[in-house]
This record gives sequence, structure tokens and C-alpha cells, in this order.
Amino acid sequence: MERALVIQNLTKAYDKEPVLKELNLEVPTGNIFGLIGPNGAGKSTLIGILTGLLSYDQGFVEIDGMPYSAENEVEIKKRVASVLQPPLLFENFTSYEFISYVCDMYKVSNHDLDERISSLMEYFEIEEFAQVKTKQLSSGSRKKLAFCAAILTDPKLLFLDEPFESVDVISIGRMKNVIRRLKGKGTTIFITSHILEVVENLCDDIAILHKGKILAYLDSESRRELEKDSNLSEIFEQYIESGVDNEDRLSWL
Ligand SMILES: Nc1ncnc2c1ncn2[C@@H]1O[C@H](COP(=O)(O)OP(=O)(O)OP(=O)(O)O)[C@@H](O)[C@H]1O
Repeated sequence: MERALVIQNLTKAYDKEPVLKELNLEVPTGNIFGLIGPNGAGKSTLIGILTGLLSYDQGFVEIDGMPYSAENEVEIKKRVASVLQPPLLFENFTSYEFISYVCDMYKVSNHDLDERISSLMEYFEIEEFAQVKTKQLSSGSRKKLAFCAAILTDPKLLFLDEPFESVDVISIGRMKNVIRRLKGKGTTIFITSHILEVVENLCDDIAILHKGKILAYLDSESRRELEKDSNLSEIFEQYIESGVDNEDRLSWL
């Protein structure tokens, strides 16, 4: 099986406080992969490392068959796009300038690029903000703008950190539609989200990250088995809460 992403023994600490602890993970090419985990589990840190924004202390990372190294960094970055949490926008650019800038940076050269930009902005109902500075956009519109820009670069691997947060249900439905189309083109999509109903219904494989380690990897077969009896929220809760009686701590309430 081809793998878009291979991570071995990845370790990262902030001020000597370990956050990712010898983490191992492999994501098959073309998968819509969901990474879920409680607050502080290390999801954004992992995406920060995989998108080259954060350094790591130890371990091995391979993206689209290329080991992460100074030598491969530019080539890897060409193949990867992301929507981060919070999204990284240039605050004094208008929405249109931001999208055009990202397309320039990735050297997107489709002859119909302007039409693609307009149709995507219309689809996500942000075309009226084309000439508005990004710092004036609502948080949902910022997410949608970052998403549109990432899609236009036609990445082989797309990282989406909390893409649905602050986004209305209609737009979430449209994002899901676009993500499924990208999968149809062979793109691998790596999503983190706390909205487990969306993850459950959109993702192929799902991994649970807890305290800097992968606690469970649920591929389609294990999901089929587990989801006979429980939904994803229940499965998640069972993994995270197993052996812990947190209710005891609230006995005073
Ligand atoms: N810049 C930083 N400096 C120090 N500690 C940090 C920094 N960024 C994150 N952390 C810590 O690292 C841990 C993992 O944070 P991270 O944001 O990766 O988790 P997360 O799974 O994305 O959480 P959430 O679901 O709440 O967004 C947390 O304990 C957090 O406080």
C-alpha cells in the first residue's frame, strides 16, 4: 500500500515538556484521514511539524515518499497545502490578493485560474469579500478563504486543522463535498476536528491521539466492527476514559 505520510518515533517538547512522545503513524495515499484527540493531545503541534512550521526533536518523517530533510523541504512544500488553526492569512491583503498571492507562491498556472478563484469564492459565499481586507473577515469566512486558497494549489497532501470550526453547516457540507472530490483526484487529506459526527461520516481511517501518542488507529475494517455497536463519539470516549473515573472528582457537585 502506498503511503502519503510515514512518521516514526516522532518526539517534540516545548521547554522540555514532552508533547509528542515517540509517535508512529502511517497514512495511506488517497485516504481522507481524521486525527481526533482531547484538548492538548498534540494535534496542532503535529500538523505544525508536518507543514514545516515547527521543528521536532527526534524521529523520522516522510511525505509523499520523500524523507523530510533540508534538501527535500522545498519539493515537499510544493506538494503540501494547509489550513491551520487559526488560519494564517496576510491581514492587510484583500481576500482576492491573498488567494492570488498563494497561487503565485505555488506557481499555479491554470489558464482559467481567475474563473476557478471566482467559482470557489462564490461556492463558499465569500465572493462579496473579494476586495475586503482579510483582517475584517469573520472567523468562518477566514477559514473558508484559507480553504479556497489551499484547494487552488492542487496539493498531493492537504492538512486541515479544525477546518469546520466557526463554519456554518451549509458551508461544512460544501467543504465535505470538495474534500470528497479531492479524494477522487487522488489527494490525501489529513483532518483534525472536534466535530466527531463530521469526522465519522467524512473520513476513511481515523486515529486517536492522546497525550502525544497514537492510542488507536481505526481503518475501515476495524471501524466497521466497532461501529456496529457504537458511534465514533462513544468509541472515542471509551478509549480516552478507559480506566479513569473522572466522575469521582466531581463528587462535591
Ligand atoms: N508554543 C507553545 N509553547 C509551549 N507549549 C505549547 C505551545 N503550543 C502548544 N503547547 C502545549 O502543547 C500541548 C499540545 O498542544 P496542541 O495545540 O498541539 O494540542 P491540540 O491537540 O491541538 O489541542 P486542541 O484540541 O485544544 O486544539 C498542550 O499542552 C499545549 O499547552
